Amino acid sequence: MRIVQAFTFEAAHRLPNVPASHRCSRMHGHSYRVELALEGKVDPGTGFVVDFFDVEAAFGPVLARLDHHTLNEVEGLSNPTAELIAIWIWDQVKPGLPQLASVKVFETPFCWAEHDGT
Ligand SMILES: Nc1nc2c(c(=O)[nH]1)N=C([C@H](O)[C@H](O)COP(=O)(O)OP(=O)(O)OP(=O)(O)O)CN2
Ligand SMILES: [Zn+2]
Repeated sequence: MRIVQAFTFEAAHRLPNVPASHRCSRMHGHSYRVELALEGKVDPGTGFVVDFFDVEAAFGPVLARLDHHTLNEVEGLSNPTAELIAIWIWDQVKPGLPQLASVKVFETPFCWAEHDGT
């Protein structure tokens, strides 16, 4: 069984490795959406794969490091592309939430990166 919990955060960033002519080389902001997918068996007692409250508790401190921050200033996110934010979130969350199966980071409703640890 796979369950998914979505979160949002607001942040600014610039992409330092694109040409100066690329509009994302300039500082700008996004309303990001993060989807955490967790996989496991449904516990017959609780009926949960993982309690959504436990997902919130595990991700909350990570979210706080991103929300209303300049992502380039977050340690490990000097080049904050959607792909590298997804990998960064995976690395932060997976140790405390072993059922984590994928992290999706949406920069817009139409553009996202998904990381499954591979
Ligand atoms: N593979 C990737 N490509 C791009 C990334 C990325 O993270 N991975 N990021 C960007 C920029 O962050 C850019 O800001 C993307 O958002 P936006 O400019 O809003 O893109 P839109 O096409 O939706 O903008 P409109 O103004 O709506 O046309 C670029 N590429
Ligand atoms: Zn951007």
